Amino acid sequence: MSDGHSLIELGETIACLTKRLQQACDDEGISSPSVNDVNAASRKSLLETDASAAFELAQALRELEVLAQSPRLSLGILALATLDASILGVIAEFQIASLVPLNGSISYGELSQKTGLDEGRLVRVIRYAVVNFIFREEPVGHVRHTYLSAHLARSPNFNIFVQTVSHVFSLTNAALPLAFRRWPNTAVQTETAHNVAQQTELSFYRWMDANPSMRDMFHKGMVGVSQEGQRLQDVDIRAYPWDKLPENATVVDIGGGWGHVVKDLAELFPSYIFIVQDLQCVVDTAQAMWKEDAARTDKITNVSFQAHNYFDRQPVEGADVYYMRHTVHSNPDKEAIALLSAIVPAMKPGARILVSEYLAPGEEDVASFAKLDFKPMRQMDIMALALCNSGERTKEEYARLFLEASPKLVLKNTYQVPDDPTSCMFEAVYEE
Ligand SMILES: C[S@@+](CC[C@H](N)C(=O)[O-])C[C@H]1O[C@@H](n2cnc3c(N)ncnc32)[C@H](O)[C@@H]1O
Repeated sequence: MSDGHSLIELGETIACLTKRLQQACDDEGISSPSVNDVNAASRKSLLETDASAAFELAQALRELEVLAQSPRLSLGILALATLDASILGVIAEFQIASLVPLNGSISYGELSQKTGLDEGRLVRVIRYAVVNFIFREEPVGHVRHTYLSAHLARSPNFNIFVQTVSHVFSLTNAALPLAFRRWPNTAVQTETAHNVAQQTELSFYRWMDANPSMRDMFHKGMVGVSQEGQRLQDVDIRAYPWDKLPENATVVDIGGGWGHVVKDLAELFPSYIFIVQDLQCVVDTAQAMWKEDAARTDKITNVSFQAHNYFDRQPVEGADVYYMRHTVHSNPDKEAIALLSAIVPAMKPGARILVSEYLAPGEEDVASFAKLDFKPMRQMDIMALALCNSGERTKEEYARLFLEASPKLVLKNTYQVPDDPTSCMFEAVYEE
């Protein structure tokens, strides 16, 4: 049993890690960041300079923050943390970050004119955000950027991700306690926090079918999160040895959304054939989006889209890879096994199912449970629970799912990159 760290131990750890990070910055000729340093947001971050020191430092600081505040204050702040998300949502909704000059300030009056939000409201929103180091007020009545707000200003995709969270997910996340009260023990996809929040009897994806504006926002958000958000598609591209596939390999991206991952892969591997499958309504929009991006997509000739419900038998026979990213985790075990089983009849011996998701640590890795770097994985796990009664899985749980879909489907490999230890590609091979 551990007693946790003492105040002094934490202080010393923090001092030591801070010096180590400063040294790493000095070695690379990067100047030390500060929260008001707008340009630091476009330089290499501490996380990119020395990931393990940066994570350990943030972890120790969090622990110290809990000790420095009383339980009443710490828990009180947590109980109202939905407001953090909601204020960030307002900032993204009204594109406030892009209206504040990167090297200067803007008055509340001008910002009010540009956003259409009344000045009183705006002042309160910004002053809330300032507590989280998003914007600063200097001089009084004038808004300037910080390290964090400058990132929002420079990253339109991140803004879209935040907007998606506030439009599609936040209500649902907040309804979790009520849903647990109503259905304390269920794996049914129509007995979720989403059903409580949206007052619907439709499962999440069926509800989106019926709400095109929510669906488009969701898919825009998938592109945003994959390109500049919490879990990057670049991780999948770097982690898996795509270049080892046969020269004319066929890769099917099942539940591939608007084809944003395949767009990158197709450019890297022009001799492969890529097929993006999704629900009809999603494929229709995806194709329209590809046309809008003609400057890039016109040069890509090895990608096609196909409407396909992944619970139906897989129509592409004999592909080399059946790839699914952020798709299996939206399904409780029964549905996950059904969707994997639907691929099996189309598979040739040696073909792979490649599942890309967060890797949930097993009980043998109890030390990781309180780690800050696992928080995005925990957030995604609880969001999948709130939306679909599903969640993230351990390696053993994926191995079992594959075997239940077919005894010939064996989890052979997992692929990861060192800078994102919570993301994983699970490769199951169809054996003869
Ligand atoms: C979380 S998104 C992931 C999109 C993309 N793979 C990515 O990583 O950004 C899940 C995808 O599964 C699709 N989907 C949901 N139910 C489906 C079904 N029954 N058949 C086919 N696709 C489905 C959704 O439309 C959505 O594009």
